[in-house]
Amino acid sequence: MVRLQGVTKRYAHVWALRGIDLELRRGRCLGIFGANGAGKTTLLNILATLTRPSSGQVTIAGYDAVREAEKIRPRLGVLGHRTYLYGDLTASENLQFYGRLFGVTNGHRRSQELLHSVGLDSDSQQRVRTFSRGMQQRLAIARVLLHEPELLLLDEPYTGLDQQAVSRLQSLLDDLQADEKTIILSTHDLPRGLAVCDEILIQSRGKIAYYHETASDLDIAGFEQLYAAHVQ
Ligand SMILES: Nc1ncnc2c1ncn2[C@@H]1O[C@H](COP(=O)(O)OP(=O)(O)OP(=O)(O)O)[C@@H](O)[C@H]1O
Repeated sequence: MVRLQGVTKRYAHVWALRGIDLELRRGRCLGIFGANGAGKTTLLNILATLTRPSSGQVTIAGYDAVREAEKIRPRLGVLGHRTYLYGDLTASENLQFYGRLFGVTNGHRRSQELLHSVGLDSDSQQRVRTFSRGMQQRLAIARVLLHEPELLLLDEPYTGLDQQAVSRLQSLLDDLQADEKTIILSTHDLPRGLAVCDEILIQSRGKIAYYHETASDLDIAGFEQLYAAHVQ
């Protein structure tokens, strides 16, 4: 589903990515871990076709991420640091608006389902500007799932979520995997990331410092040791 070969990214004098090679099969969930500035967001932005690599090749669902970005974009669900929600619209109106934008048929029903999945049923008619950060994050998660994307790119999805919302996200991610969706998420939360991901990658200074294909082999203590050993 995703293949990166020799991917670099340079911002002026900063090398954010310094030669990333990676393959991820359809239906797998990859967790990207690493210190602040390791290049996680840059990598996710390149996969989201929002940033061009300086060199190397990125292929998603068989399409080149630079030359064929328009073929890739409808297949992606991208959760970034910003929520891209409209404060003057209600939660339900936000989802219906994005549903129309993404060409979702049955946008109303789909919005209701997702509001339920993220636990916002009773807040669906409230304007988003009255929402807490965690409620906005729940709604942003619902927004990226509206059009049933094949590849989910989630940058720090646990931001602001309370324990109940984390459990809901966990079960949404399980359902998506059962449905053969591919997921790549970055997080600083080692236990939550390890619990949900099939594969893990520790990024350090723009490189892959450690990669493990079967996260289920690891317990949290072992993973924390590996993380400490590979993060600079
Ligand atoms: N638009 C930009 N212009 C210049 N430098 C940038 C830009 N975006 C990122 N960088 C630099 O690239 C490097 C990687 O940043 P990136 O945001 O990808 O890291 P990250 O691992 O996501 O960090 P965090 O955990 O803090 O979110 C950092 O040194 C950062 O300063």
